[in-house]
Amino acid sequence: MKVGLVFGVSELASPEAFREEAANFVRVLEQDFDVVGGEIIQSRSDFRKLKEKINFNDVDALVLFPLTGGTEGFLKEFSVFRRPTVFYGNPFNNSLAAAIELREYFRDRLIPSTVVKSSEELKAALLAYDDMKDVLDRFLRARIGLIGRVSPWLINEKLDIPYTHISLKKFYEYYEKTTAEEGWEAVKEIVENAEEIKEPDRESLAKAGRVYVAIKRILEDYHLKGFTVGCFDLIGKIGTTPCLALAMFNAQGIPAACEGELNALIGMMIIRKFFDEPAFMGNLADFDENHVVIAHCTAPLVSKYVLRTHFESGRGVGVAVEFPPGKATLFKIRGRHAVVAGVEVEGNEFLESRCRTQVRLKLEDAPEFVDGTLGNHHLLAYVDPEELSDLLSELGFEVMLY
Ligand SMILES: C[C@H](O)[C@@H](O)[C@@H](O)C(=O)CO
Repeated sequence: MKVGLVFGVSELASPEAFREEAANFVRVLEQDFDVVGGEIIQSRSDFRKLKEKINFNDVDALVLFPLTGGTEGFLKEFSVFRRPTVFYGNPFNNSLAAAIELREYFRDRLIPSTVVKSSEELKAALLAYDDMKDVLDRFLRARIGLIGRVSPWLINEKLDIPYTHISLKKFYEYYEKTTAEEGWEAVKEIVENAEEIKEPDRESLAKAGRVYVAIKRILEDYHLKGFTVGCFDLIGKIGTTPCLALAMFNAQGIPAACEGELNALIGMMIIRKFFDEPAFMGNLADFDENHVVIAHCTAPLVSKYVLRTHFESGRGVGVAVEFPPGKATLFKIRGRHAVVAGVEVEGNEFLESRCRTQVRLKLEDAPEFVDGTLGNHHLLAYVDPEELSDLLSELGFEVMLY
């Protein structure tokens, strides 16, 4: 197992005073692991120099040892590598205190991390990360993108994780290069297989297809494995929505979230990567004693569907998908917190005053769930709630299982 090791010493202290301790630590770690690094750093500029010298992207885990307090500001920079991280702390010179502060920073960025204070605990923590290597890599190394901006009503959307940003201007450049024929070709089969096409005409369907083609090219050019798009901003400019494109991508295995939401995208990525299933991202539209209804204008095309307009704007192409009955999981991720509930898909509703796909779920004590959940958008997937909750815990989320 390849381990990247770095020591931090405050600029107020002399690194010389710690050289011997650091060298001994390296020697002990080298007995069990292939160690790279081992340097003492004291500032952000030291971090930048070290980054040029050592590729921490290819280590299996990081060990960061703040030998003193006052080291958080530059050791936190190692979060950029998104490697499982063990913080070693001892009870002297505010070492442990700094380690605990650093762990919080990493966990907020969804990086599995832990604090240890003995070499036995360190070895055990590293071996545990090694055991989970495949699982963790699948989660930590995914390249995701945000097209446009996070929708302004997502007032709780704070998620400090790396993503590639594609401006709307860039998106429009791609869109302008597509043609109506290409757009139509892209959606032709989807149109043919629809139960009904309610409002959209051929021109509108071709336009929705052009959005699909433009995004597909963006995904290829930027090597993205999933994305979210600030969809409402498109309406004024090109008179359509990406609802149909997102429905198609999700059905094809590419996690695609709307409204620029990264939290939902992370959840969709997890469901796709670990269960090979799509997830439906919906608004909590209603609830009663034992039910909730979630609704949105895009949904993975998992079964029968009707093509409609997007509800709020009356433009573009939205989808009303009939979700098949069965056991499923309703969940929400917000930062490092997650709520998970086992539900039963009972059927669909068809109110005209709501987003087009409306799924009615049986959920025991629904008011309690609604009271305790973390905001509006939820994800629905046909997976086992306990399995999902165990996986989320393994990935470092704090899970509330209903
Ligand atoms: C509740 C939000 O403000 C919603 O309007 C949003 O999530 C949408 O679904 C918009 O289609």
